[in-house]
Amino acid sequence: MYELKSVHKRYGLAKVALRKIDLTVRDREFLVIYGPAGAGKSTLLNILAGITKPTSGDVLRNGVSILRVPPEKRDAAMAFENYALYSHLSVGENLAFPLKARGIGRAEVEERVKRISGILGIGHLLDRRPGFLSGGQRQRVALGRAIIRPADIYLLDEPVGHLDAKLRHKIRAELKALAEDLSATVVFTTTSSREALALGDRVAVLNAGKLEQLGKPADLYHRPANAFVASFVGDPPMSFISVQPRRHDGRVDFVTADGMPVASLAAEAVSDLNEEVGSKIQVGFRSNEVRIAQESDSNALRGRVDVIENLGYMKIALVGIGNDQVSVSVPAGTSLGVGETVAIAFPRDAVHLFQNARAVTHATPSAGV
Ligand SMILES: Nc1ncnc2c1ncn2[C@@H]1O[C@H](COP(=O)(O)OP(=O)(O)OP(=O)(O)O)[C@@H](O)[C@H]1O
Repeated sequence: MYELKSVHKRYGLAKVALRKIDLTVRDREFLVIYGPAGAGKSTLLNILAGITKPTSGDVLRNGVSILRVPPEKRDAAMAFENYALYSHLSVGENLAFPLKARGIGRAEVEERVKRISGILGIGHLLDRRPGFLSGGQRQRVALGRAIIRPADIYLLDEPVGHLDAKLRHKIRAELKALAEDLSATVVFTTTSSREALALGDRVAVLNAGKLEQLGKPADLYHRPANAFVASFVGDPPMSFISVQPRRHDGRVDFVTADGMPVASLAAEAVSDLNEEVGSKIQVGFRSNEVRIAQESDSNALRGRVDVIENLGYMKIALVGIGNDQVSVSVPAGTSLGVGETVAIAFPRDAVHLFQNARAVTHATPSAGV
């Protein structure tokens, strides 16, 4: 088990890359660090590897500080997005290098090179030098070189970032299966929501050096702690409509600035909502929690189709409602045109509610509704 305790990292005087991060990497888990470019993902990985020293805070392995342990004495295998391979060695020799360096016998080296190169689809390239490979092929060799040897922890920094979508999908699945097979502890960084949700036993969402939320993929998706996580995890992102609360008879109704009702929740479900003047209250929806309704539906909100994204198996319509925009998943065969007026409906008591970007509740529908 690895623990980051209040790890803070500043580059120079002004640039804060990590802000007091507390994070545990459990044994044998696949932990994904997910965040936008510049969030601090590589810095966090480099601190676990010992390549970068935190400005303050501690890094523990099984309860003991490893801050003073140099990288070569930490049993961490690393793969970077732009990893330098040995240009004078063939792909096969590059893959075998970490094994030979550890005195592993020839038969086992051959066996492992065969297995890993097969998984990564580079078996036919074993005799080539890195200079004769494409960027995606080089990246697979670098990933192979990291995962080919047994290690206490595998630190993989956007290791499939250069690959095309099909290959990325394939290698993602293989990597997850391999990690499970080897009972490996993996920390994997990505900027892809889909990758984070597909791979992570747990996902840590990092934004501007801050740990926004750490949890299982389903928790992040269904119970985001704040509006950043809600709009960053899941594709399409959660949509928001700005509302004002109206209390009556033990319930709170949420209406738009034009007075259109959006949601209605029991007062006890929103006990954390305070009546702070000037606070921003938003109702959030996933695209599959909303549907196109009949114009005659008195409960529906009226909006205008701004954009239609055709995903082949379905479409995502972006519907403008007042100053907000809501994503709605619709079947592929639905004929909808940009500029068309539509009505949208959703379960009024199954919404995500945020106040000043922090989640107040993720209400589930009451029985019978
Ligand atoms: N050596 C450095 N000196 C100064 N600033 C740095 C240094 N390394 C990183 N930074 C800054 O620290 C922040 C975090 O960088 P980091 O590379 O950890 O982010 P990241 O999430 O891995 O980004 P990416 O996905 O683009 O690789 C960024 O603003 C980056 O510009």
